[in-house]
Amino acid sequence: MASQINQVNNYDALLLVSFGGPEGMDDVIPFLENVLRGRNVPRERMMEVAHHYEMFGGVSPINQQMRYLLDALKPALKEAGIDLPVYWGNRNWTPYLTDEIQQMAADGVESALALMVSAYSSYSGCRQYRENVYKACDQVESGAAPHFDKLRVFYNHPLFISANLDRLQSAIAALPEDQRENVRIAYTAHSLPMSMAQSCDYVKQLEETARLISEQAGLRDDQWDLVYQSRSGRPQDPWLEPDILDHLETLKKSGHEAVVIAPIGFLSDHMEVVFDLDVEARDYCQEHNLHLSRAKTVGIHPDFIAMLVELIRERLDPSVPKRAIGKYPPNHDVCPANCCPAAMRPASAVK
Ligand SMILES: CC1=C(CCC(=O)O)c2cc3nc(cc4[nH]c(cc5[nH]c(cc1n2)c(C)c5CCC(=O)O)c(CCC(=O)O)c4C)C(CCC(=O)O)=C3C
Ligand SMILES: [Fe+2]
Repeated sequence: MASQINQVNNYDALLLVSFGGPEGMDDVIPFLENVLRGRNVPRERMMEVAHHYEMFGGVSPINQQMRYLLDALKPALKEAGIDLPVYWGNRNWTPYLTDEIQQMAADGVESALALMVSAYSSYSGCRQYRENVYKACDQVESGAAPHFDKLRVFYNHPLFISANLDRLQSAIAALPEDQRENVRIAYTAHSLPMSMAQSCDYVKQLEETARLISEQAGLRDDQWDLVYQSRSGRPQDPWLEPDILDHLETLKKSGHEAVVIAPIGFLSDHMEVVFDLDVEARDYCQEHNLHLSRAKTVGIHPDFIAMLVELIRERLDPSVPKRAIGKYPPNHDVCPANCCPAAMRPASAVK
């Protein structure tokens, strides 16, 4: 029996908004061209990343991860008595947002919740997705696009922390027993250009997530670090540091023997996780005799699915408490005008 829920605000559907990834060799270059259109990223970097995808037959894990997420979320919503059809659209690859929102309009959806599949506030994870949705709405043929309300970012939701904590504890348990006590934890997230990082709460939120997980895991303060991975852009532009590979070198040089890499900046396995961590970082650790255990991404951890249901429920029924733990309150439901701006560059930046 599904429990009854008090649906005060009326929504007709839920849309999951994701990045998209190639699913075969022929997809790789057109996908990368979609990602990089209008961006300041050299062609050499693009070809290097194309090679990462080619090492995996041109298949990114991300679309399959989204299918698993849909398969887990739909029955969980049903179980919670929430009767919303779920749609899924991507920024950069099929199923494209434009097609999915067209379909929603054709199905008569008037008002929908949108889950941008990202835990943190950044241009890539927040504003750019909102722009993608608005552009797709402008292209709806009938002109009758649905209205969308974005779900809040959830970096400090207790169930996001507990899902990550569980992943971390499993990774620590996978180390040889004598390596667990003094293991160092390297939490990783996608790097950003400094100009972008400075105008949003990305770093502050990541630090808080890492702190909360560490606190619940009973780690000492000197046992964990937040570091970055997957730097893109032009070599001369400053990006968030340190990079995970430099950090591993620092750990090695200071005599550490074991490290857990916990990619808390990624909600599921992406190419950045399977290449930059499971190939590059793993190679480094093997060559330098460092024990490495890579924590799983949250993926479809039951606490994560329960959190998503809760985030939806709190928007349907304003009497449901909006949960958050730690130093900061639950994040805003409605993004203010200055939320997560694109990187600002001087008009004459031709250097
Ligand atoms: C913060 C952030 C997130 C996390 C957001 C969040 O979830 O909170 C994210 C997610 C993702 N990024 C992805 C892929 C790529 N990102 C690129 C390039 C870039 N990412 C950036 C930032 C981010 N990206 C930036 C500032 C650039 C430079 C160009 C630009 O300013 O936009 C490039 C170009 C090649 C290169 O890496 O240079 C690719 C291929 C995939 C799919 C992976 C797969 O296929 O599995 C996913 C989920
Ligand atoms: Fe935002």
